[in-house]
Amino acid sequence: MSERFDLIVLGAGSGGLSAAQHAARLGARVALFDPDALGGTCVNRGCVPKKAMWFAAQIADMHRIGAEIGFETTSLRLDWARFRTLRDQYIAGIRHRYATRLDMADIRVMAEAARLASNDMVVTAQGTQFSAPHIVIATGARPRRLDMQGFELGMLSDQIFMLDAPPQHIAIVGGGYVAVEFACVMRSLGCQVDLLVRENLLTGFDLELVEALAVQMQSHGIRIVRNTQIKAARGQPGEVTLEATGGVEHGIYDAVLWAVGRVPNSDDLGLEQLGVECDEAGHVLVDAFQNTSVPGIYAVGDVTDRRALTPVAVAAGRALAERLIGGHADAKFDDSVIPSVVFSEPPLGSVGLTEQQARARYGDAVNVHTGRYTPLLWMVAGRSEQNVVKLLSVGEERKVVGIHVLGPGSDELLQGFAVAMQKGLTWQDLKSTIAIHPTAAEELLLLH
Ligand SMILES: Cc1cc2nc3c(=O)[nH]c(=O)nc-3n(C[C@H](O)[C@H](O)[C@H](O)COP(=O)(O)OP(=O)(O)OC[C@H]3O[C@@H](n4cnc5c(N)ncnc54)[C@H](O)[C@@H]3O)c2cc1C
Ligand SMILES: NC(=O)c1ccc[n+]([C@@H]2O[C@H](COP(=O)([O-])OP(=O)(O)OC[C@H]3O[C@@H](n4cnc5c(N)ncnc54)[C@H](O)[C@@H]3O)[C@@H](O)[C@H]2O)c1
Repeated sequence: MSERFDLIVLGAGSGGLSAAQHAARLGARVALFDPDALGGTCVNRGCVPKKAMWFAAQIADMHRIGAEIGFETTSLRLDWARFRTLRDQYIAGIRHRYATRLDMADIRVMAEAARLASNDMVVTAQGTQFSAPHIVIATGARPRRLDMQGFELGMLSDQIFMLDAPPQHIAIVGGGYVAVEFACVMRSLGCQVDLLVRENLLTGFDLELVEALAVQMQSHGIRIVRNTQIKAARGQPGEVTLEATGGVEHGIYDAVLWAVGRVPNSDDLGLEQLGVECDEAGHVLVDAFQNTSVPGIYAVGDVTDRRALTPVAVAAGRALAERLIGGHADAKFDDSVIPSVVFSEPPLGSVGLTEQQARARYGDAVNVHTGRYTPLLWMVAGRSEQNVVKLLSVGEERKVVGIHVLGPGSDELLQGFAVAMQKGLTWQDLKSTIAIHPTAAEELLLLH
């Protein structure tokens, strides 16, 4: 006999919590399984602890610029242990609030992993069965490991949050979001950083802005080595050398971070036996309504092949609950305008098409508006590094199809522009809006 629910959710991360909580709000009897901490990657080993570290890094950078503009400063040393305690207390508070809310919503939370036994039943490791007409896979992803000699001498992003002290000299292998964000944060916090990139930095972002960011990262002292394929790690913990193809060696490092992408948690769920289709990388394939190839089984978040961002997982979970429990048969989330920010130094924000994508899609109909600027504070300090803003519009009405911003404040200013783009923003709308001066945001309104 199995206990019966209206909806079963595997995974209590951003996507799973969203689906479970919204379904319960709509009156469903929900069971939520997760063997790990409530909140998943974002809360425990992703966005939240990373952003806390980014804020600490910003303070260190502001302290440096403070000295440049005339503040009398002494050296600013981060009490790493105290910072970590405060950060982790904050995260524990989030988990506690989730637990309270789930309890109040009468959601049955089970702190164990489950796998699918059929399209309406899951089973735990102890063999207990639970059934429901709808099962949502929201099991997320984990950092990729490489089958490489000495891989264990380095750490994954999950472990970087557990460091007892900042490294002196860290190698970061990879060129994506995680690699670039930690390279910048660690550098600002005083570490020597080598960023070892197999091919390109931040593939998928606008090339011009990525290059402008790379220039700034290098001028902050980050050593970026491109086109280097690491094939082995040698040495012992705290004293690691990396071997690249062509006989090149990097190091010695007291820490190595492997930031080489993520792997969906779709293995070990019993999907193959049920015929749930996955792509080669293991992402569960879903349609616009989060349906998998098997009726009654759905998937949301990083385990799917959609953008791996918390707000995307949340939107997918909510829309799915709205459809399955709320009775809105056409509920799905609009993924045409997805903004995102790389929390680098300075941050890089992007929404819509890059110049390269816009040209491929619209050819000569694309208008490219690019501006370079040096923030006022930097000018006062005598710095000359340049930031870039870029706007892409198409057709006679000049509908905006892409906005890209590099510079201080990009992380906060982009959201409002994303709302406008979602509502059909045109070039003329920007031209007829009064700017706020002096700000970074006005650079987008002053483009020619
Ligand atoms: C370092 C880092 C920084 C990031 N920063 C940002 C950021 O700034 N902004 C942003 O938007 N995104 C960021 N992301 C991405 C974001 O964290 C993810 O997109 C988001 O957490 C995905 O949510 P999810 O619910 O799909 O999966 P997860 O949050 O990973 O949750 C999946 C859950 O499923 C559980 N689970 C696994 N297997 C089972 C099973 N068999 N049964 C039951 N439960 C199971 C896991 O324990 C986990 O708790 C970051 C990611 C990383 C790694
Ligand atoms: N600020 C944010 O919103 C934020 C921050 C972190 C992560 N994320 C999300 O999480 C996802 C995962 O981030 P990520 O940085 O782990 O992955 P990613 O896919 O962004 O980057 C992976 C990098 O690893 C490299 N790589 C892959 N295999 C390699 C190998 N064998 N040797 C050397 N390099 C190799 C790739 O070329 C790429 O540069 C992102 O795509 C993003 O959606 C978002």
